[in-house]
Amino acid sequence: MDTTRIGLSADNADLGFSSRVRSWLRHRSARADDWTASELCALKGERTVTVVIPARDEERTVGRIVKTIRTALMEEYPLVDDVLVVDSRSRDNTARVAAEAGARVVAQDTVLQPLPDMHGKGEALWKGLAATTGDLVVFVDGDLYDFTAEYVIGLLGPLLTDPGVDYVKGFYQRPLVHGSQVDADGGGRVTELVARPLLNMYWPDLAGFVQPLAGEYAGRREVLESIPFVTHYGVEVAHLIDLLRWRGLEAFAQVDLGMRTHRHQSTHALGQMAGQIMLTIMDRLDRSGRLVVAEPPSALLAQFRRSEAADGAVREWVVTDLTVRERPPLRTVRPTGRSGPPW
Ligand SMILES: O=c1ccn([C@@H]2O[C@H](COP(=O)(O)OP(=O)(O)O)[C@@H](O)[C@H]2O)c(=O)[nH]1
Ligand SMILES: O=C(O)[C@@H](COP(=O)(O)O)O[C@H]1O[C@H](CO)[C@@H](O)[C@H](O)[C@H]1O
Repeated sequence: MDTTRIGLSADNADLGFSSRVRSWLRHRSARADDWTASELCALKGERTVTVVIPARDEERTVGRIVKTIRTALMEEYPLVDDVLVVDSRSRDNTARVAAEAGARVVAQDTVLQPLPDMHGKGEALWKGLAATTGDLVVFVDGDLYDFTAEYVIGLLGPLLTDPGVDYVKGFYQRPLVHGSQVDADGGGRVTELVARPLLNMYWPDLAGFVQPLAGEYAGRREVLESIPFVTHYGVEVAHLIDLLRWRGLEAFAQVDLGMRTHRHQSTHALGQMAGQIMLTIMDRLDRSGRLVVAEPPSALLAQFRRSEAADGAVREWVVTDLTVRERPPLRTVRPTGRSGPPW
């Protein structure tokens, strides 16, 4: 695995992060162009690959993502065996657009009935895992504007070449695009303002992840079916924390996928995402006895939505229940005989 260009600035190099993290950053960081589809097809052998795309109201982008996967990674090179779009209660034509592009499509709430419905992105991913069979599973968001086949190639590279790697996170430059204005590295706002500071405080071993909340990642099925999936937007941060505890830092790798632009949510919406991530982190701290929560934090988030009225600004008090729940490891719902975490 060639190391990607990540250097430690000399003046900070010994500011406390363990040599384990610095070493991991060097030998477990790669670039998508370290591999080609042709090379990975040769290495794949009998293993099968599934791509799962969670999609809620993504009719404008999901079709191109699916077509790119089908053309480059199923027809030109048989690297991917199955691409599934999980229609997550879309109110637009996501399901039709995805099917016309050549994806299998399932409605989130039809998978694993009669289990009671849960909600959000984490639920869509868990249901996507349940509705597929690939030995290696790649998750790709459905709202990407510049998705390329190299995203999938890069994420599969470590899994097909290093048996010690169980889970691979993508990273990228993340511009924040607002109309014609582009902040070259302004994206990943919840990552930079919430997730990274809290992960550095409590799980410094995860400090080497360039994009801990990246929506593009891949893993071995037997591992993914052995960990919980937190609902809504807690899913990614919980995966990192749970897998660090179970498999250790060496089970992770990260791959530079280049650039990622996507549909940005409003600050209001990201406030709710941030709350769900904080609730997830506090839950994990509480579970590991590192933060004794005398009283559970409230899951209610009060926000203010301002609007202009004839007689001046009106602020609407908007309260959202951020409660995140959790799907258990899939193998406990659908036994596979595989062993899982000792906890
Ligand atoms: O209830 C949900 C919320 C989100 N998503 C999908 O999960 C991906 C990431 O969500 P989003 O774009 O809202 O998060 P962001 O990238 O803005 O953090 C997208 O493909 C969404 O369509 C989903 O399937 N169900
Ligand atoms: O990284 C982030 O801060 C958020 C928001 O990104 P932007 O500020 O809209 O670029 O996006 C990520 O977080 C979500 C929660 O983990 C993931 O589900 C998304 O896939 C990822 O895009």
